[in-house]
Amino acid sequence: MASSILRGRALGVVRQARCFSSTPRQYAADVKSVGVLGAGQMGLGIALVAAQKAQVPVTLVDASEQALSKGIAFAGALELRARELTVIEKLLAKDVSKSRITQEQADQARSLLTTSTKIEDFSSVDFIIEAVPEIPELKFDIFSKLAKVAPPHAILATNTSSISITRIAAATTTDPNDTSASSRVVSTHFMNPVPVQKGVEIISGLQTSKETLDTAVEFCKRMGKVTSVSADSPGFLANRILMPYINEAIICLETGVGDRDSIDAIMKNGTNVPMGPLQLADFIGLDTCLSIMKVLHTETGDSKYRPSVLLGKMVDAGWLGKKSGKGFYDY
Ligand SMILES: NC(=O)c1ccc[n+]([C@@H]2O[C@H](COP(=O)([O-])OP(=O)(O)OC[C@H]3O[C@@H](n4cnc5c(N)ncnc54)[C@H](O)[C@@H]3O)[C@@H](O)[C@H]2O)c1
Repeated sequence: MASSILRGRALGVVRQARCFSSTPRQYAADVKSVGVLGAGQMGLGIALVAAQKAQVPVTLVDASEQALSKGIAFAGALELRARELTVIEKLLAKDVSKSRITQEQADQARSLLTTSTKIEDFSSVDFIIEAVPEIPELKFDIFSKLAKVAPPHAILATNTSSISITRIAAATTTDPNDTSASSRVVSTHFMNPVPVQKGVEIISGLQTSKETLDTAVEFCKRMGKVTSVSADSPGFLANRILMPYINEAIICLETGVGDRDSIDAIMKNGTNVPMGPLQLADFIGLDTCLSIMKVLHTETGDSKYRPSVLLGKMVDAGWLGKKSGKGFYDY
């Protein structure tokens, strides 16, 4: 990758940095390796799609060894344990059985994926996508670490559903005038399930450089996605529209306007969506839904975004939806 001078778009700061070549398509082509942080439902999907479609080596890091082995332990470990398939093995096997990919392509994708529990293993990747839980302090802490361990040209992307990109970017430095790391922060907001949903929302913070935004858009296209660009506003586009819909469905349930099956059936059969709002909430994760509603409510100060009381209680009970085995439905 060539060296050049990047011009900070928002602040007009000129700084020396190793960076990508000159046009958006070239920047994205210069992405030769990817790091994904968080091997939960989103991180696993993002890692798999990066390996399958963009065909780059992917380092998947999670603080939990258990999350990694559930998601992605391969070959040797599988033969030894020869019991349940990992999430990624299941996804690859399904693609092969439906003739969407060949066995060779599945093997190739698998060979591009490696795992680690250490964030320091991102020290030589070009494009990092963070997908840890939707907890602001956790993301701020992680981006301050990423700024230190990632190469000085690496794009630092977050999959946050609702947290301000400007705030996440600000966490990369203690000096707001030093945009060497914050200008490389952007959001690539993938939709769930990542291997299936084509849409990705790309969001710039105030500090994000044009090169960073362009690289994120083009790299997501390399991953086979269709991109939408949105402003750094609470909920961005997707969740500004989707979450109040889900929250209202839960309010309808708690106030007895309809029962679970009626609510899901009318929306499923009346608007031609694959699942109703309560089932969708279970798939997204009720903790994630609650966090997003809290961000919308707090940051806009608008009472129309008040999270449903029932949603809060379900999270208190640990009924988080599909990932915990119980939500509005049992799994
Ligand atoms: N679930 C959805 O439908 C959806 C959709 C779009 C965006 N998102 C966003 O994606 C992000 C991840 O959501 P998810 O549903 O995949 O969460 P998840 O709970 O399924 O997975 C999070 C993973 O992060 C790991 N983790 C926690 N702390 C860590 C740390 N300090 N270092 C490394 N790994 C750590 C956990 O072990 C877990 O494996 C959130 O920001 C969420 O808002 C979720």
